[in-house]
Amino acid sequence: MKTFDTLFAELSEKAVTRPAGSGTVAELDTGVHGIGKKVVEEAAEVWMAAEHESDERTAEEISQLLYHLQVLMIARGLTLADVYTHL
Ligand SMILES: N=c1c2ncn([C@@H]3O[C@H](COP(=O)(O)OP(=O)(O)OP(=O)(O)O)[C@@H](O)[C@H]3O)c2ncn1[C@@H]1O[C@H](COP(=O)(O)O)[C@@H](O)[C@H]1O
Repeated sequence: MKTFDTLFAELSEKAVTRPAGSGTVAELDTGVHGIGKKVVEEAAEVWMAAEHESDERTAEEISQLLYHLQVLMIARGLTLADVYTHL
């Protein structure tokens, strides 16, 4: 099963190799402004799912929020350690 750390490694690699068809590369190209909007959108979807939808739908929305947060981290050049130091 993919974890937060293994996904981050995968996305970091894609940011460097920029494979064709990668949604991550396309999102990175929208910049911090575009990625930030996705983060806010996904956060709202997490909230709505948690209030009104199933556990499975809520978990799915949370996974998407985590994904977009990772893309934002990569766009800003932040590492996992940069974030973990604040946990
Ligand atoms: N975990 C994710 C992931 N979570 C969310 N998303 C993208 O984020 C979008 C979800 O946001 P939205 O809520 O806007 O999507 P939606 O509600 O379905 O509606 P749309 O906006 O897409 O129409 C989708 O378009 C997905 O492509 C993800 N895209 C990729 N990954 C993983 O990232 C890795 C690299 O992916 P690529 O860069 O595409 O190869 C792979 O392991 C993927 O599984």
